[in-house]
Amino acid sequence: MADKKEILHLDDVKLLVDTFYTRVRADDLLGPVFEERIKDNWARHLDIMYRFWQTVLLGELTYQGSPGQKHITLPVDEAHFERWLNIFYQTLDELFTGEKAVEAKWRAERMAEMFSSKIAYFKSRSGAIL
Ligand code: HEM
Repeated sequence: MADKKEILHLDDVKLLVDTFYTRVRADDLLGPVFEERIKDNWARHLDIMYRFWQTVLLGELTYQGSPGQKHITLPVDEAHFERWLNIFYQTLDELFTGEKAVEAKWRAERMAEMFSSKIAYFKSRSGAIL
């Protein structure tokens, strides 16, 4: 794409988040997991995600939360995280270029690792098949 841009403003973050979650919702593996948890609260979820990435990438501190807690009971494994990262990377590569796009990938990967190990620990402790 000729007109890739840098992630510099809230509108750029919104484009990233909107495009990413449109794809996630259409994905055979991830779509059902999100629909089950978010139900008809998508506007709220997207707003939270705008704030999260605005805070991380633009340094504008509009997000407060404990994302680890929200993921610990999700019925997901390595395959889900791999798919999530693939779609996220693809979206970034198609739309954006520059330092913040690289940082977004780095940050998502670190968080995926963290959630993944928390979930594995939670499963091993509870003995439950989630
Ligand atoms: C298997 C992959 C993933 C799935 C299925 C997933 C699913 C979800 C769902 C369903 C929610 C809404 C939770 C709720 O409101 O109860 C959520 C929130 C969130 N997710 Fe994920 N997620 C995944 C990976 C990631 C990754 C890699 C990141 C790192 C950027 C991330 C960041 C967040 C954040 C910041 C929230 C908002 C938490 C809050 O409400 O404060 N997620 N996710």
